[in-house]
Order: sequence, then structure tokens, then C-alpha cells
Amino acid sequence: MTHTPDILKPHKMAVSGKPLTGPHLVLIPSAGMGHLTPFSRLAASLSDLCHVTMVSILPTVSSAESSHLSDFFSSYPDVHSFKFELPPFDSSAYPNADPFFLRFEGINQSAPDLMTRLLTKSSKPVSALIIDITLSTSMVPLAKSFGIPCYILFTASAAMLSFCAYFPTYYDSNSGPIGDIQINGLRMVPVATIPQALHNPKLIFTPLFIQNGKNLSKADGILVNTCESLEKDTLVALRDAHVQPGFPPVVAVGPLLPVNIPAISGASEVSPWLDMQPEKSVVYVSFGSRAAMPKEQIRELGLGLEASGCQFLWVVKTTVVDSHDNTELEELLGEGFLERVKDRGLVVKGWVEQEELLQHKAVGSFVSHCGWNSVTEAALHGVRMLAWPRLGDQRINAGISSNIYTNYTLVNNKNC
Ligand SMILES: O=c1ccn([C@@H]2O[C@H](COP(=O)(O)OP(=O)(O)O[C@H]3O[C@H](CO)[C@@H](O)[C@H](O)[C@H]3O)[C@@H](O)[C@H]2O)c(=O)[nH]1
Repeated sequence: MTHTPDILKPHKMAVSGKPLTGPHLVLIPSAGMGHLTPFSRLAASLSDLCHVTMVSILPTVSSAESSHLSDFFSSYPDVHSFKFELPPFDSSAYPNADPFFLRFEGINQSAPDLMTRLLTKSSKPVSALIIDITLSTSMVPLAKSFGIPCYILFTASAAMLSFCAYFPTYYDSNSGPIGDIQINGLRMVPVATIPQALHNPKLIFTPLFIQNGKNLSKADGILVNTCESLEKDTLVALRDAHVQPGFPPVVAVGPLLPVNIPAISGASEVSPWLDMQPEKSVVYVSFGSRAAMPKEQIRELGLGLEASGCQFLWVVKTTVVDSHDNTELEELLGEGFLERVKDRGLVVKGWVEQEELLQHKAVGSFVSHCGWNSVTEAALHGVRMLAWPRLGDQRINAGISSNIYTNYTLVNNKNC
């Protein structure tokens, strides 16, 4: 049975529809559009029910996050903004680490300072926190020490949640290299599906992932951006504490619906081009907000799209952080490519409004890395997916998306 935490139950409304009484919820996203997007969506929908504050941790890692935050707060004035300037973080111990993972660690280290400021400077006493999973290492115990209920918004699938919850138990009892993992009460996760970073305990990501997983059980509840019809068995197993004894209530709050904000300035030629294409003819190819592809692979993919004979819209991304991406398309794709495909393919770099274009009548399918937001957005608009999982949770998600659409999954051992 679904258990709704008291804090999320409806409160008395004013005639305007805005909450008269009720709790003050503070949402704390971490870094990356894959995490910020579902937090904004939840903040927007909760702001009709109670007083909502969303924390912006500045400076953002990517420019997409920075644009999104300013557009979001101007479009949703009922969501209060609380800015927190993150002190510089010494990353010399982690050479070549992913900038988003460094950010997760940086926020966790500054969490006591963030909490103190929130408690002393908020316009209204804080009733509860809703935090990102990547911050649970620090924020769950801190919230407990202040007697503030702390919920986690899990931005990935319930299947990934079950993996996060079970992995610390496996890790602590396993002495050799990581192998296939049988999650209690659920599926077996083959070794090739396990996030690649977890095979290396020295990476900044690994100890944080394990500690975050341990702290899941200590949270007051977990909200997941999924729905019963998509992942019922997993939700039931989590709620019945088969995966982890003493697991807190799990509420499926997804798929979280898009927010209505002006487009982030990006590839403006996309809409006019799509308008000219026949219905359901276009294959949309995109790998999310942070999965970079090596140049050789970009060229191979280009040749494959050319040989396929399909109409395509391809968003090319070469760097993890958007503002570092300075290479010209012509140089990336090889001489003559753009000219050869110009009658049926559009290749862009930079931000596209994915939510909008998945609804466009010309888009017929989606070659995706299976970031969870992309999976839920495609499901919402009934767009079929061809999965090419790249990293992290994406292979686990690809398994779920193949249940929805009975599609195909491309496998690439180097990148997963
Ligand atoms: O040009 C772009 C690129 C992305 N998006 C949007 O940005 C979000 C991207 O999220 P997602 O599809 O989940 O991909 P990632 O950015 O890769 O997300 C990270 O966060 C997800 C949620 O935790 C994980 O599932 C992913 O593996 C992880 O890489 C989605 O809402 C997209 O619609 C755009 O609108 N335009």
C-alpha cells in the first residue's frame, strides 16, 4: 500500500489557491541537469500546496543549470530561492575526477554551513528537507541532529534505488572483485550492468555512493520519480523491506511533469527544421546533459546515421561540462559530412528543448543514453527508444525502458 508522508498531505488553502497554513519544505538539489530538472518539477508542483524553497548551490557546474535556475525562479515566483555560495573545494586529491562528482563531495563537505544558514536565514521555520540522494551522506544525519524530517527525492528509477539500497550490504560482505549482484527480493544485476565507477574504490564517487546508500534507510521517506505502472514489483519489494530491512516509506511521485519556462537559449534552428519533416519520420539522437562522447565514436555514429537512410536530429556533446565544448561541428564530424546529410539530417551542439521536441509530431524515435529523465519523458510522450546506455544507472534504466517498449539495447563496454 502506498504510504504518503504526513508532510505531503494537503493543507488548508486560501481563496487564491495558495497555501494558508502548512509546512515549509526546503528542496536541496545537487549538481547537473539530470538532478536539477526533477527537483524543479517537484518544487513547482508542491508550491500549490505549501511554502516551498529551493536551494541554488552556486556557482553551478554547467551553464545549462545556471540558465535553468534563473528562468525557473522568474517563471515560478511562488517557489522561494535560497542561494548558497559554495566555498572553493580542493580537488587536488582527485586528479581527472568528473566535475559533477567533485561537486557532490564539495556540497557534502559544506553541508553543516548550508544547514546553519538555512536555519538562521530562512523566512519561515523549516518543516522538512527534500534532498538529493548524492547529499544524503551529510544531510540525513545533520537533519536528524536538528530534529528536522528529511526526505530524499530519488531522481533515477526505483530499480536503481533498489541497487543503491542493496549495494552497501553486498560491498561490505564481498572480499573479491565485484561480480553479478543478486538484490534481495528482486532481480540479479549482471556485472556488466553495474555502474563502472563502482569497480574502483579509489574514485571519489565510490565511497560516496556507498555512504549515500547506507543513509537511505535513515531518511524519513523516499520520493521516486517513477510510477506504479512502470515499476510496481520493485516498489513493492522496497516497501516490504525485502531489499533492505527497516527501509523508510517509498512514494512514487513520477513521472514528474515538465515545468513551463522559456526555452534555454540553444539550438534555435531545431523547431523550424522539425516543422518541415514528415510525421514520425525523425530519429532524435541525444545522450543527455553530461555524457560526453569521444571523437572517434562521434564519427562512427555519424557514419551509421548516414548509412541508415533515416531523417535524424542529432545533438552532439564532446565534453562533460557544456561550457568546455569549443570544437566546431565540421571538425568533429569530418569533412563533407554535414553537406552529405543536409537534406535529411540536422546536427546541433548545445542545448535543445528535449521535452518540447519529444512532443513534436515529426519525432518518431529516440536513440538515448537512458538517463532516467529521458526515459520518463519519452514514455510520457509515447516515443519509442533505442537504448545506448553510457554510464551510471543507464544500463539498469535501459532494462526498464525495454520492458516499456520492447526495444533494442546497444552495448558498449568501453563507456558503460
Ligand atoms: O540538450 C538537452 C539535454 C538534456 N535536456 C534535458 O535534461 C535532462 C537530462 O536528464 P537525463 O535524461 O536523466 O540525463 P543526464 O543529464 O545524463 O542525467 C543524470 O541524472 C539522471 C537522473 O538521476 C541519471 O539517470 C543519468 O544517468 C545521469 O547521467 C532531461 O530532462 C532532458 O530533457 C534537454 O532538455 N536538452
